[in-house]
Amino acid sequence: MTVEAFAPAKINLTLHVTGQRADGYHLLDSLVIFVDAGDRLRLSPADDLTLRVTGPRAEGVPCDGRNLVLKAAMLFGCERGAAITLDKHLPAAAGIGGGSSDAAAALRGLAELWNLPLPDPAAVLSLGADVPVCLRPRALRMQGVGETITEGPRLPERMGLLLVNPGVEVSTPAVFKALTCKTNAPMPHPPGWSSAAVMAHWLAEQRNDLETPARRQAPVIREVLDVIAATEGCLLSRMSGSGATCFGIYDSRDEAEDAARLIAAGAPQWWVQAASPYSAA
Ligand SMILES: C[C@@](CO)(OP(=O)(O)O)[C@H](O)COP(=O)(O)OP(=O)(O)OC[C@H]1O[C@@H](n2ccc(N)nc2=O)[C@H](O)[C@@H]1O
Ligand SMILES: Nc1ncnc2c1ncn2[C@@H]1O[C@H](COP(=O)(O)OP(=O)(O)O)[C@@H](O)[C@H]1O
Repeated sequence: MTVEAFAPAKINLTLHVTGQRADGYHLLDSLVIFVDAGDRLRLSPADDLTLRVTGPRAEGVPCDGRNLVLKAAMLFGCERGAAITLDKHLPAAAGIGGGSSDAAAALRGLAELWNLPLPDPAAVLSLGADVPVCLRPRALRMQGVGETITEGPRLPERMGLLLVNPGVEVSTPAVFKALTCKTNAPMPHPPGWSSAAVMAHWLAEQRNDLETPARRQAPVIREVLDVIAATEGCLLSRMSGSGATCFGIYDSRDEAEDAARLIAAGAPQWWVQAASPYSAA
């Protein structure tokens, strides 16, 4: 039996940094959604645990014990085997949780393959602050350092999303370290929205507190935000996570596709992807 697991890209629609723990980790308040673009895992029974990384974004991704997929597998104990193929489509170190979503997909896939329960929440969190939110991808509010997950709002039935990464890797620890204020206001309760325009209007009042320090590390982020904002029908452009990927919100997928074509033609070296929200069953 071969198990397939989808690892969707994560978008932090908002990312408020509200405090810092004694161990240095930051307290977050973030509205997280997932999209129908992502990495794909295939997991087959085998005597040994092996990982092969393939796909258009495989270059530079470790295929040894540093890969979060293998770290996830180790949480089940070291005595089990599986042949795992990770088909990489998402850019790494990009603020869209590629590695974290891969780890969560590996946990789901291996639990099914090995007929085992998922590891306990503390073990899942030890893989990375973003892994718990990726376990059952849908609209979620993420708080604490990433361990407190509550149901998110109802998303508009119709909307389009655009993801753009300029090919500059941004270091998450360095961005957090460069934050000047660590005690910012939390996010108000996200109410749920009937249209993409109403949602964009609400989001425009919120923040990504990591944008300013990320832009210092990668000034091209400003250009990416402006290029997205200038496309026809763009309701809002923002940065996701610690960057450098930025997203745009549109009324429809068609508008997002048109914007993607335009941006890709003008900046062929950038990663550009139109998408729709993704929700796990
Ligand atoms: C910033 C966020 C927002 O969703 O997304 P990305 O930019 O990674 O996509 C996440 O919190 C990232 O989660 P993740 O990438 O899993 O973080 P980890 O591996 O646990 O931590 C990487 C480093 O980021 C910093 N870190 C991370 C999470 C957090 N709540 N506070 C922190 O200070 C720490 O310096 C830590 O050493
Ligand atoms: N499966 C994986 N995919 C991508 N990067 C991985 C993976 N496993 C480990 N890494 C390492 O994690 C780092 C952060 O990658 P990623 O999780 O994609 O960042 P971000 O959460 O900022 O989007 C990369 O530089 C890479 O070396």
